[in-house]
Amino acid sequence: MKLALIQHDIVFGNPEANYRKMEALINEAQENADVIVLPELWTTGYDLTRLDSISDKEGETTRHFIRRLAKTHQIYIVAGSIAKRTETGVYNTMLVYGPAGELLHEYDKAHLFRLMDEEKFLSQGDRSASFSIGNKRAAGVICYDIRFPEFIRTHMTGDQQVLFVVAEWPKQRLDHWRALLLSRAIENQCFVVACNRSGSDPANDFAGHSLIIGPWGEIIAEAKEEATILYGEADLDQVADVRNRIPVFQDRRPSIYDVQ
Ligand SMILES: NC(=O)CCC(=O)C(=O)O
Repeated sequence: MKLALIQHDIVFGNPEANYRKMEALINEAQENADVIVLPELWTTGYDLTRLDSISDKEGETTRHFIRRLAKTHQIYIVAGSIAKRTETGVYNTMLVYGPAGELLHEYDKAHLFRLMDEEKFLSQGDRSASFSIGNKRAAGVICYDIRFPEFIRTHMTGDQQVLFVVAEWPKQRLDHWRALLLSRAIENQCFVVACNRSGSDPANDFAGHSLIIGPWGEIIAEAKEEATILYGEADLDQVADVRNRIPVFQDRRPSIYDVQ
């Protein structure tokens, strides 16, 4: 799996500018990738007080935009997340498209992050985070979700080999970002492909440091703080080797775990 993670600086509250910018970046990234990953809330940023006017009604504009680019370039796009306005509220929603322009997955962020006021403006989702990329099983979660290992584990007990994470993770908790992602990779013996944003908004400076981590916990590629496209390859067959070496999934004893 040839990956390109678009770690860019989001224009605060300006979807038109972000679509323009993203189209150029996807056109560039697709030359060296078969899966492109975007960050969290990349059309609006965290301009939550203006979501009534700038969120994407049913995600339609973004669906057309990503579908067109996925089909044109015959690639998979894990399209970060967007603010999707529906009759039941605004959701922080991940969309994944395949090379025929088909929608493969839609996931609404399950855990809302109070430190950035998400619970005041967004509705929480309860969809599954699992999906397939070709014949490979994967899961995809959004930012704060990585602090919930029990949630991620429920998506890793099948044959999932890769966990995608899309984020707007602030700089002051960069050490948490790296530690949590490494832990999720090691404990689930899977690839972790994590795309963060760079730059600043009125409330936060963001960490960058997008990461591609292997199932043994090895760092395959890591960005610095600045805007960039991070490239790396994931040989998904390594997952089976690591799971044979330390058979964590066979040794689990769910009957004695009470995580309620
Ligand atoms: N956008 C987010 O969910 C940020 C999560 C975060 O910063 C954290 O520390 O958790």
